[in-house]
Amino acid sequence: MDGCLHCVFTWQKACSIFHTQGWKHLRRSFSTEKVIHKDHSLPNPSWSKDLRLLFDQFMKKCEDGSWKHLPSSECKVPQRIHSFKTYFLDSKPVKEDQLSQARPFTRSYEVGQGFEYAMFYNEDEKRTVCLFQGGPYLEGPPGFLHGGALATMIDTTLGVCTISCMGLFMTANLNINFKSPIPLCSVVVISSQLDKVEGRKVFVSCNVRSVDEKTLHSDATDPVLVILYPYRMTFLHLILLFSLQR
Ligand SMILES: CCCCCCCC(=O)SCCNC(=O)CCNC(=O)[C@H](O)C(C)(C)COP(=O)(O)OP(=O)(O)OC[C@H]1O[C@@H](n2cnc3c(N)ncnc32)[C@H](O)[C@@H]1OP(=O)(O)O
Repeated sequence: MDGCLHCVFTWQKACSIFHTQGWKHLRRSFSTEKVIHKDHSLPNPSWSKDLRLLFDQFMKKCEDGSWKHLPSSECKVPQRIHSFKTYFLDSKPVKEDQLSQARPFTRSYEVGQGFEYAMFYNEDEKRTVCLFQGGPYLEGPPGFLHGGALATMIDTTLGVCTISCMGLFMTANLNINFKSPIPLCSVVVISSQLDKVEGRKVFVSCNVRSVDEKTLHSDATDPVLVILYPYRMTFLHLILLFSLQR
């Protein structure tokens, strides 16, 4: 449950609302908001054989508890954005109707056209693996994946690794070496791990390899992720959150 993205967002939201508005608002916000859950990280018809095979292999690794599959969730909760924005006082206000359209960037394409991926987390090793298939709308050079699309997935994988290990963060710095182009619609494995923590700074590294591991497509060696709220979700936090949602 630690890595469940919906829970992470819920926890982030809880922290933000609690700090800015107190318990009453926290309870009210959970009881009135409409939340739509849909797990986008499960196989769908657009997934290639490679992606399905890798997914099955990792699901098998989950059986002994060493790895966890991290479900995605489409969580249309404008409040979480509002509360997050309260920490960035100089940011411009966004209109309500625009906020209601908000969704995670990587989940904003039609099935199979953009970012198809599933993530797995190993708590003992502080590692996150993302199985990623970049769809036809992510073309950069003809026939190949756009570097920005790969950077997005690297940032997301590093982010999920950081959230799972440490808590809410903002990416402060991300250095990527693009070493070998990725054919469009092929599958790559993005592996990230937490290297060290210095105060509020978390250092996470990452590499992107082909399915057969022979080709190193990219690496990100020294990205820095600055944590804003050093919270970590525990079982007790989850119990508290679920009781508030009733
Ligand atoms: C699950 C979901 C996954 C999604 C992943 C999506 C991730 C994202 O896209 S995040 C969006 C992109 N990032 C941003 O917009 C961040 C914009 N930047 C900021 O808001 C701020 O600069 C922020 C929060 C990063 C740091 O500000 P602030 O909290 O004031 O920290 P600050 O005091 O300046 O620095 C703290 C430490 O970090 C270091 N630091 C700050 N910026 C950098 C940097 N770019 N490079 C290296 N070190 C840095 C500082 O030197 C300082 O180090 P030390 O403690 O040793 O003195």
